[in-house]
Amino acid sequence: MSISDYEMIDAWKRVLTLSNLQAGQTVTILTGAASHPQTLATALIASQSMGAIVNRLDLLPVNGDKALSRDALAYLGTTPLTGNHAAIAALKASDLVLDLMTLLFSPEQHDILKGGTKILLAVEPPEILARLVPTLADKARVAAAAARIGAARQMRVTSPAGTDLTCPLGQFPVISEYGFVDEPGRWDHWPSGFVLTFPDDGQASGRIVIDRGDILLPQKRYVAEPIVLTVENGYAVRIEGGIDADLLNDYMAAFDDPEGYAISHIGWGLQPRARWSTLGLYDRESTIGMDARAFAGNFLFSLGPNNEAGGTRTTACHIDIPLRHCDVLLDGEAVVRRGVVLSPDDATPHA
Ligand SMILES: O=c1ccc(O)c[nH]1
Repeated sequence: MSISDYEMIDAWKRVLTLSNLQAGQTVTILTGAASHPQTLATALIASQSMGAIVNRLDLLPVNGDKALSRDALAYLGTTPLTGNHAAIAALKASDLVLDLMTLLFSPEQHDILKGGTKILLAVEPPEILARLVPTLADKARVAAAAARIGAARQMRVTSPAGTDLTCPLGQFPVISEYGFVDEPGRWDHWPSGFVLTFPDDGQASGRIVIDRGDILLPQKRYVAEPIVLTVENGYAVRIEGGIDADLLNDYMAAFDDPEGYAISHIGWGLQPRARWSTLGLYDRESTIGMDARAFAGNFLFSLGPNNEAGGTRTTACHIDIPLRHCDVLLDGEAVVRRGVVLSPDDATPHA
């Protein structure tokens, strides 16, 4: 369902207020060929109404001849900012960048953040943005989970479908995604509501079963036949199953990059207002599937790069895979049980 400009301006004002936008600060709205016109128009009005100096920076698309999908998260690494010193300078000079184009997993993004500029990614359709306007409660929930991961040395994930994955932790930071950028140098994604980290390089091991109904992104598919990943030394060394496994293998082979098979980020969904079933109600190209990444109780893992957390692995291939019905354990203590998020006092050691 569409959303009115009035409601979308109000949604932006709530997110910008949570992001501590102050009058007189510079906001640069970064757009590309696929930016949603209503998201842009309402961002311009909301930012200016809050007294910001508002710029718009429109960049030409890249990788169209290489990517197999139009999804902005499907082909990573180089972005329209790569080598674009004038654009980078403008963004570095801004207090807040509203990214309506997608810089995620780009080296340039880190370069811009380290100078204190804040970056908020917002590329879902306006009605999804408006439905999932973040709250302070979202931040509190994600921050508590992040603290749990930060104190842990191991994440283990099991499921009735046969997943049994062990990930030593400690080498990489925890990344909290709660939907607004309230501190200098922070990146976040509106909408979100999940927590993630990366296994120690080369250490993830075990088996992941992507079961019927689990989701592949950017494929935007609910898996119809289980896919079994054999994980050794941090890489999916075998991906086996039926037609869904064949399709995934064919897609990943197109990148011709062994680094694409590495286990990338791992974590779980904490957004009670996001739903597993939403993906099935949208055209594939009209959403990047943030409900799927954020719905409370998923175990979200991914394949591909770890440069987002300071790792050295960059690969264009990036697959996000939220699983249902998993147990997620930190140092043996459950934080999610059969796909239900436990509050700390519920957690009991795994049998
Ligand atoms: O917000 C996001 C989106 C995709 C991803 O892989 C991580 N975080």
